Amino acid sequence: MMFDTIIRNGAVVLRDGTVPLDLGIRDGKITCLAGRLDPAQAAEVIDADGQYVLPGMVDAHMHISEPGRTEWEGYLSGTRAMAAGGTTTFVEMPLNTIPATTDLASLQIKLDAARGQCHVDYAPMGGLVPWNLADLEPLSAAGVAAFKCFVATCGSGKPGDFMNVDDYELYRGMQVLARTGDLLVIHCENAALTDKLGRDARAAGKTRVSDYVASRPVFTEVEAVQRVLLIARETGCRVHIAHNSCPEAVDAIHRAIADGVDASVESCPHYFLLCTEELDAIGPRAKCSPPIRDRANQERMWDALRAERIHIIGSDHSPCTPDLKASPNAFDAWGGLSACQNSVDAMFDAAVLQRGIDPSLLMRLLATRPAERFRLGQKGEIAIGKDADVVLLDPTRPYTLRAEDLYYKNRFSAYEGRRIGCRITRTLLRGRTVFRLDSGIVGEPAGQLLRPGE
Ligand SMILES: NC(=O)NC(NC(N)=O)C(=O)[O-]
Ligand SMILES: [Zn+2]
Ligand SMILES: [Zn+2]
Repeated sequence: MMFDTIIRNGAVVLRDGTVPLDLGIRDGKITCLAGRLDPAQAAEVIDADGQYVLPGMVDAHMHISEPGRTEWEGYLSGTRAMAAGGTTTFVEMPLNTIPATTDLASLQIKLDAARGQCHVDYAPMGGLVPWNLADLEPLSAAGVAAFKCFVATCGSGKPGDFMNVDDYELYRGMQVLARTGDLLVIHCENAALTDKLGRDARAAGKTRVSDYVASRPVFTEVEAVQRVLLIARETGCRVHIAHNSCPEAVDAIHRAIADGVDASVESCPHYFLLCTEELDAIGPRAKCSPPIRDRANQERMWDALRAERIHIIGSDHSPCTPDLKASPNAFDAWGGLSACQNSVDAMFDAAVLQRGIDPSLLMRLLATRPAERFRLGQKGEIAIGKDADVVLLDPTRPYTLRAEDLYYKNRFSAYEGRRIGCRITRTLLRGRTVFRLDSGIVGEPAGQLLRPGE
């Protein structure tokens, strides 16, 4: 047999265009792309007639809170949700677990927890916190995909939990990472302003989700982005600005890039799919930071996406138990969306089906660019020699998202009740089917730990 699997008759979304092609897969790699392949040449033939054939999403922004807060999300449930949602690789944030991933010992704890439990491939990040300057080089040598820090306030204060850095700690950390060459992912919001504006709102009894949004105005995000970029320029550290919510922040990053800073722009599906005007109806499950902004902001974010001024779209799946989203006071609720299962279908619907955006452009943001930025060279693209991480999406199969469709440990989402105009019917990881719409998750967890740069 020439191939293990052939995927026939699909509309294959390549880096620069969508082409009717057959795909030949052997030993987990894409080995052939051709107009027509003879089905007799493969052990398994998958008919993708009428469907798009997409590269699996490379989700650069995922929180799995195992161990320590495993009741929020575990590797098994989280990676099932990703497989069902068309994500085949994730880069994992170093926080929400106890302990946070800030030294070699805590990295080992994460690797031990993940082993044998992941249905998709994974690459952990290390954290930069106020006390771990000496741990950055060992973590870099251990092969973490990147580092992450917060300049906004974060952490519970519990022993072992994550914590934000101040400007001095950021500067020192960036000096080290400039030497090692690692990428630093940064959550940018002005800590003093957002903390104290939030305190004022609470004191005034303004506790709806829209009040929470108003307590974190655009300029508090932009100020932090600009400050961080200034320190990046000073130190030469490569930076990736996480979850940009507004065009002003995107513009600030592009000005820094023009000025020679090695920086990249991330945003998330919820900034394109939701807006402040609907948040009080959805409630605290749509609370996140930076917050979801108004409809006019959202339209300008779509303009930035069309112009490819957004480089990467990551889910920022930051799940929790339902009780943490139950408080009527939005300030008390957990900040973060359960979202990783619907990055591909909801964005494909909104971008390609509703707005006529080129599917290749969308998949560059969801797959190709994150693979490149996080040095996952075998991922992120349908091309000869790449891993056969492939998603079949049916654009004629709308559905309404229900809680029972979700694979999260806690089955809720801000998108419940949303009509999504297309559906993922199959996901392959390195050539093997890991999800089928008609039968659910397929096979035992076969996800592998990725070593960036290899
Ligand atoms: N601790 C978190 O998971 N935080 C996350 N939460 C959001 N975005 O609301 C994040 O990435 O900042
Ligand atoms: Zn963040
Ligand atoms: Zn996050």
